[in-house]
Amino acid sequence: MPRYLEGWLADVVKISLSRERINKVRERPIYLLSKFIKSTIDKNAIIAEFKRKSPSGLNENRDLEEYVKFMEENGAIGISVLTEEKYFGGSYSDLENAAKIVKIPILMKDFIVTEKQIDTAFNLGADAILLIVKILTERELINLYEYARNLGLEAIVEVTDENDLKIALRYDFNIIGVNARNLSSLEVNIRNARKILEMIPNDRIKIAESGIKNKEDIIELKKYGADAFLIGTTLMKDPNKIKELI
Ligand SMILES: O=P(O)(O)OC[C@@H](O)[C@@H](O)c1c[nH]c2ccccc12
Repeated sequence: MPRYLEGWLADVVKISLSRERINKVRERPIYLLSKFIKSTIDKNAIIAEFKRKSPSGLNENRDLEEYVKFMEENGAIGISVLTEEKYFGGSYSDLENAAKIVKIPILMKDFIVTEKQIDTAFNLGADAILLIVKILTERELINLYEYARNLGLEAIVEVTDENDLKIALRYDFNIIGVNARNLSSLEVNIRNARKILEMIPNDRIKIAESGIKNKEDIIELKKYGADAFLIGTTLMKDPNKIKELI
C-alpha cells in the first residue's frame, strides 16, 4: 500500500490504484532518455511537457499532436505526457497519440503505484515512467523500478526534499528528478531545488522539474548540476518559448 497521504495526493493515488491495464502490443522502439540527455551538448536538454491543467492552476487546452510535433522540431530531447485524468486532464490516449508522432523519448507522467500502470506505459509506447518517492514506500519504489527496468523502460525517480533524496541515493537509480514544486503544498521553491540538485552525485543524471520560466532559470539550474529540464506550464502557455529556452 502506498505511503499514508492526505488531500488531493491521497485521492490521486487511490484513483491510480484502480487504473486498468491497457493491453496492446507496443508499436514503437524504446528511445532511452538517459542516452538522449547524455548526448545533448550543443543545446539545453529540454523535456517538453503536455499538461492541460494542474492543481496549481494551469488551464491550457492545446492540440496534442501539434504541440509534441512542434517541440520535437524545435529541439526538445524528450516529451512528458500527463496521463492522470482527474487533476491534470490527461489520458492514456494522449500518450498513445504522442507515441505515434515523435521519435524522441516519451515520459509517461503519472502517479505510478502499480505494475499495471507500468505495463500500460510500455504498451502505449512510453520510454520512461515517473516514480515519486513521496508517494511510495521504499519497497514499492524498488519493486516498481525493477519492474520497469525489466520491461526496458527507464524511470525518473522524483525527489522534492532531502528526506526523499536520502532514500533515492540508497539505490543505484540513474535518473533523479528534482521537483521544485512541493506536491502537497503546491509551492515552488527553486532555492530548495538547487540545494537538492547540488547534493546529487555526478554519476546520476539530474533533471530539474517545475517552475522553469526563462533561460536564466536554466543557466542557474545548470550551475547547480542539472543535466536536463522538465518544462510544462511555460511551454503550454507559449510553445514558441522553446526557441529561446533551447
Ligand atoms: O508546469 P511546470 O511548473 O513547468 O512543471 C512541469 C513538471 O515538473 C510538473 O508537471 C511535475 C513534476 N513532477 C510531477 C508529478 C506529477 C504531476 C506533475 C509533475
